[in-house]
Amino acid sequence: MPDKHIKWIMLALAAFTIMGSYYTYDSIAPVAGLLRDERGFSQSQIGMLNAVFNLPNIALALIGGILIDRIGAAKAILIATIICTIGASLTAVGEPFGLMLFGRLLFGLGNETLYIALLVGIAQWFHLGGGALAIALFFSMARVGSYSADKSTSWFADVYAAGWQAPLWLAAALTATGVFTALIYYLVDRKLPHLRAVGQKPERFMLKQLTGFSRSFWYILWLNVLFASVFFPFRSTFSIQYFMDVKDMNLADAGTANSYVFAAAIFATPVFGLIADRIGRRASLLGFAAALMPLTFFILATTDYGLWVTTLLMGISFSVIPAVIWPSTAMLVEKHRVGTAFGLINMIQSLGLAAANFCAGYLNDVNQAGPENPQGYDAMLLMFAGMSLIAFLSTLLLIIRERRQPGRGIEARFIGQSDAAMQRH
Ligand SMILES: NCCCC[C@H](N)C(=O)NCC(=O)O
Repeated sequence: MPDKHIKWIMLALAAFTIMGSYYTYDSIAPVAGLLRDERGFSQSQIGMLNAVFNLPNIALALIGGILIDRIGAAKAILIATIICTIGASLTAVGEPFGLMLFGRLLFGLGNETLYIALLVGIAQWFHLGGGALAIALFFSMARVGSYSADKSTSWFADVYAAGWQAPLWLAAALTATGVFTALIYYLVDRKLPHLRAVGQKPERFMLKQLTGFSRSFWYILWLNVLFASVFFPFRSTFSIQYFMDVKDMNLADAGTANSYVFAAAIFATPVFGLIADRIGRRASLLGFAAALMPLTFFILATTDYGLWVTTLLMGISFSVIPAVIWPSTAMLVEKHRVGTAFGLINMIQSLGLAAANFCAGYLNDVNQAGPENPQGYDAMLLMFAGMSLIAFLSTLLLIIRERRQPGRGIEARFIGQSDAAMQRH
C-alpha cells in the first residue's frame, strides 16, 4: 500500500477505538431507569456514576498527557484501552455499588488518556496537512458512539429487556473491540515511525514545560474549557429534564430532540474540518461558532421559538469547535509537547465539567426548577450564557492576535510549527 494511504488506516483505527468508548461513556443514562427500578438506585447514585468519570482527571489528565509524550501515543492508546475495558467490565459486574463506582472511575481514567493519546496520534500522522478533516472524521465516529448509546434502547430492546446488567456488558464488549484496533494501531505505528511526526524525546518533566505556551494557546484553552463546561453539562445532564419541564415534552420526545445535536454532528463535523483545512481562517471559524452558544441560551430563556432553532445553532457550534480547536491547538505547540498541551487542557476541562455540573444542579435546586416552576431554570441558563460569552470573548482575543501574525500561529502550515519553533528556525 502507498505510504500516503497509511495515515487514513491509522485514522480509521483511531476512530473505531474512540467510538466504543464514547458509547460506554454515554451508556449510564439509558440504564438509569433499570438501575432505579431493579436495584433501587437514587438519583445521586446514578449521578455519581458519571461524576467519578471526571473527578480523577482533574489531577490525572495532565499526567496522562505527559506520559503520552514520554512513551509515545501508540503505546499509551493500547494501555488506555485495556484500562477502559477493565473499568467497563467492572461497571457491568456492578455489584456491590462500590465496585461499579470503581469501574466507572477506572474507565474515566483510561478514557481521558485514550482520548488525548488518539488526538496526539492523529496530529502526528497528519502533521503535513489535513489534520482538521482527520480530527473531524474522528469526532464523527465518537458522535456515532454517543448517538448509538441514546438509540440503543430501541436498537437493542431485547438486551434492555434482560435487565440493567446486559446493556452494560454490551458497552464493555464494544469497549473491548478498542483493544483490538489499538493493538493493530500500535503494530503499524511501530513498523512505520518515519511516516509520522516524531518530536524530540522530552527530558525529565519540569513545571517550566507548562509555561512556555503562546498567548494564542491560552485563549484557545479557555475557549475549549468553557465550551465543554457548557455543552456537556447542558446536553448530557440537564437538557432532557429541561425540555420536559419547560417545553412540555415527554421523555421519549425530549431524548430524541437531544439526540439530534449528536446526529447532526456526525455529518456536519467533517464538513467543517474540510473547510478549516481548505480555507484556514480557524480563529474566525471558532469565533463564529462560539458566538452561537450565548445566542442559544438567550433564545431558550427569552423566546418561544421552536426547539429546532436552538438545536440547529448548538449543532453548528458543536460541529465546528471540536473539528477546529484540537488541530489548531496542535499548530500552536511544538511536536514533542502536544500530549502535555492536550493533557493540560483536559485537566482544566475536567475541573470545569465537574464544577459546571455541580453548579447547574445547585442553581436548579435552590430555584426549585421543575414543571411547576419553569422559571427556576433561568439561573442555570444565565450561568451557561455567561460562560459561553466569556468563551466568545476569548475567541475575539484570539482573532485579534492571529491577525497580527498571518501565516503563523494557528494558521501555520504544518502541525507543530509553534511560535517558539518558528522563531528558532
Ligand atoms: N464525553 C464527554 C466529555 C468529553 C471530554 C473530552 N475531554 C472532550 O474534550 N471531548 C470533546 C468532544 O467534543 O467530545
